[in-house]
Amino acid sequence: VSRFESITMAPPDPILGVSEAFRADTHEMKLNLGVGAYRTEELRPYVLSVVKKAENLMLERGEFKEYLPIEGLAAFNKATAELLLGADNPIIKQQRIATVQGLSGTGSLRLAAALIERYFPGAKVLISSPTWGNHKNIFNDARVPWSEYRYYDPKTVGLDFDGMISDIKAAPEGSFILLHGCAHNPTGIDPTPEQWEVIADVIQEKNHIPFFDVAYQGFASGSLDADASSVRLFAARGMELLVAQSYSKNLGLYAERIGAINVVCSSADAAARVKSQLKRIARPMYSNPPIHGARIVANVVGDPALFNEWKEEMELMAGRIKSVRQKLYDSICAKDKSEKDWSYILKQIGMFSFTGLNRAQSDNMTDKWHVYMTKDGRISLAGLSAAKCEYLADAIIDSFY
Ligand SMILES: Cc1ncc(COP(=O)(O)O)c(CN[C@](O)(C(=O)O)[C@@H](O)C(=O)O)c1O
Repeated sequence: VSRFESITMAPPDPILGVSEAFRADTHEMKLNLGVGAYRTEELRPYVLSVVKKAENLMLERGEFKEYLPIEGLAAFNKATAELLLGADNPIIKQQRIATVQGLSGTGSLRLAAALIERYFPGAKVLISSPTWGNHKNIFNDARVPWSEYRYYDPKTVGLDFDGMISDIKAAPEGSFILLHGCAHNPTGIDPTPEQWEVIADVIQEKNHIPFFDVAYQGFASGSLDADASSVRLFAARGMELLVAQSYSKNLGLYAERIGAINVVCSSADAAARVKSQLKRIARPMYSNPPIHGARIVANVVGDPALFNEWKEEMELMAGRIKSVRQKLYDSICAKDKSEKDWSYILKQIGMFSFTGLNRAQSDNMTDKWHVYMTKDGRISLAGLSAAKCEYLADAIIDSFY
């Protein structure tokens, strides 16, 4: 009998497992609206042209493949902090930000969780209800206790702002508050600028530590600056904060696993100490990060022509998602004879739409219509083409009633 007899079969991942089920389906109308991965109108994966240009540059240069330092590629770390805060942000000149290249957003969140576990014993992380499915796994595995703050209001299919504020207020002083910088996953519902001000007030009041997860900067609105405005608002108040970044969506570098963890501190000395301890955590975890994606980001951001072209491509991607969101809404309204108000689909921002479909209705979408989505009712609009909107509208209406 095997020595591994006691290891049971793990359940499929609620998000990545959907793609596995999609691949196994042979139905010709099948549609994968599960994982948050951008597809073109032809439903093909998309490698940005600036990425290809940067890679050709790198090939011509014939660069080495030596180990990076534990904290990653310096040119990348500089570029990623400047993209986040703005190149002229005084925090950067004052060297008050500790930036460590992480294994994309997931790996960066995990590094931060390990730092919290080690240096903030007993501190809790508050996560939104609902939130990205992997947040709970990351904090559980890092042995960081978490609890939820109210976020989604099923009655209005909108933000339960009062609930969110009162839960953040009620949390023990000095809790970490995990916030989605833009394009909240899975709801697509973001606080307004005014609401962000109030969220910052209550976090300051309670001496909490803001912890932003920024996985869609530039991808949600099409503007790098607009999508970073919540983080920059908190930083401008002089708050210390953590920010995990990812280039999976906005630069299409999914499998290159490129991201960063940033810790804005009140002094350069604190930032240096924080960075040194993040390195100490990373070394036994994976030693040092992959170089390819870091060089792509550094080359794209470092070259004005490539940087501008990247911004154009982000606007294109965000634009396609916005137009497919509108087309889906129009298709549903044209077909649905009830008075149901579907406008929440239009108000949502970013890659996802929270349809309001419950578990059983989401199952019907898959079992009967071969539309693959997460069981919380989320669909990734990035996987939808204009041509498929009619079909999807039929499936949603059939499943809703
Ligand atoms: C809020 C949030 N934070 C972090 C990540 C991590 O992304 P990465 O490790 O690739 O940088 C995602 C990606 N979430 C998904 O788009 C999704 O929700 O489908 C998908 O990539 C995933 O891994 O689940 C995310 O939505």
